[in-house]
Amino acid sequence: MNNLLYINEETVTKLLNWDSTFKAIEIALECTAKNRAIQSPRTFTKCPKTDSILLTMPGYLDNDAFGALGCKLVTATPNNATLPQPLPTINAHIMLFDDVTGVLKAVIAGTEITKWRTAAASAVATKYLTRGKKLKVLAILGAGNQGHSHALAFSHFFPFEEIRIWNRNKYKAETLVRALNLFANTGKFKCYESNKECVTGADVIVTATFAAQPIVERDWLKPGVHINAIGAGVNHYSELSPDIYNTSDVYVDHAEGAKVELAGLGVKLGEIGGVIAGDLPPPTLNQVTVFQSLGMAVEDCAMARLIYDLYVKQCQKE
Ligand SMILES: NC(=O)C1=CN([C@@H]2O[C@H](COP(=O)(O)OP(=O)(O)OC[C@H]3O[C@@H](n4cnc5c(N)ncnc54)[C@H](OP(=O)(O)O)[C@@H]3O)[C@@H](O)[C@H]2O)C=CC1
Ligand SMILES: O=C(O)C1=NCCCC1
Repeated sequence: MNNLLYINEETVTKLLNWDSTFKAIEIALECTAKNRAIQSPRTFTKCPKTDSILLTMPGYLDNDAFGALGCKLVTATPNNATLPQPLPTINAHIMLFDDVTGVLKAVIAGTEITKWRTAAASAVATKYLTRGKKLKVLAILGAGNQGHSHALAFSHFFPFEEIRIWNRNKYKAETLVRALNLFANTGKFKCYESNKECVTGADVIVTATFAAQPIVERDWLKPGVHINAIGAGVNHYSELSPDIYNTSDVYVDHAEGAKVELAGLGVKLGEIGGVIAGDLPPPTLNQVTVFQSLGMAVEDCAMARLIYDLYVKQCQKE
């Protein structure tokens, strides 16, 4: 008998919600720092036919509510954005296994999950690294899928008065800003002409691009600003100028993975889960902080468990 489930993007999208996603990711980050997560650094396979990179991300998370054994397979293909009929540049599926028998239980579409869980990881990092700080202005550089999910997550979790968006292609930022203002019945989303203007005076910054050269400079930053640098996989830590890393407190999701992927960075890295667990002190008010998000397997395990449980519950009701 084969009980293997396939949960498609449409179903996943209906089941996702911000509060459960935040909880799942907070637990995944904390368990990572508490050695209740097993995940080797991920592998990168470059496809010679395209600019595509295939990442394999296996992991095991030990937790009653969100624990799971799983593996995400995800490709990053920046050129997909320029196809005559554009496709997402990040495409993912998550395999969820029974953690006792090792039998595959479900294959879960992971593109939408990747958008949500990455934005939730930034929101968790922002919550723990900005305690006691006034958060009025958010600047998002990048109006792609991650820019969009970060705008939604941050307006859900934080009372920002202004959410600025800049994109290399201005038309895309304008379109996103219009859609967000309409969706939230507000005028607080604003389109910015330049990346410098966008981040100047911001309390929190998100960089969510494929930029291979810095798009944020050190002397544009306000004291005490917190930055979530998301761009990863294709180019690592290239969105921020090197002197930002040298003069900030830098946190990552997964220290073991960062040793491999951020090997050239040459700065001390804290694990955000250590701050969540209370094992690392929170930063002081004027300290600039960076959450360098790599993306980690046990975030996807936690999300696969969340979606699987919600799906099974929904099927039982029907
Ligand atoms: N840390 C993590 O866990 C994860 C990280 N990522 C990373 O997040 C980033 C964004 O992904 P996603 O939003 O899905 O991708 P999209 O393709 O949806 O958006 C990409 C964005 O990057 C911009 N961009 C591309 N090249 C440049 C450049 N040279 N300079 C400035 N902007 C540029 C694009 O602008 P334009 O419209 O002008 O082309 C667009 O705004 C990628 O680096 C991806 O690998 C993704 C998932 C998880
Ligand atoms: O964690 C992920 O998922 C990804 N990280 C880097 C870029 C591709 C997706």
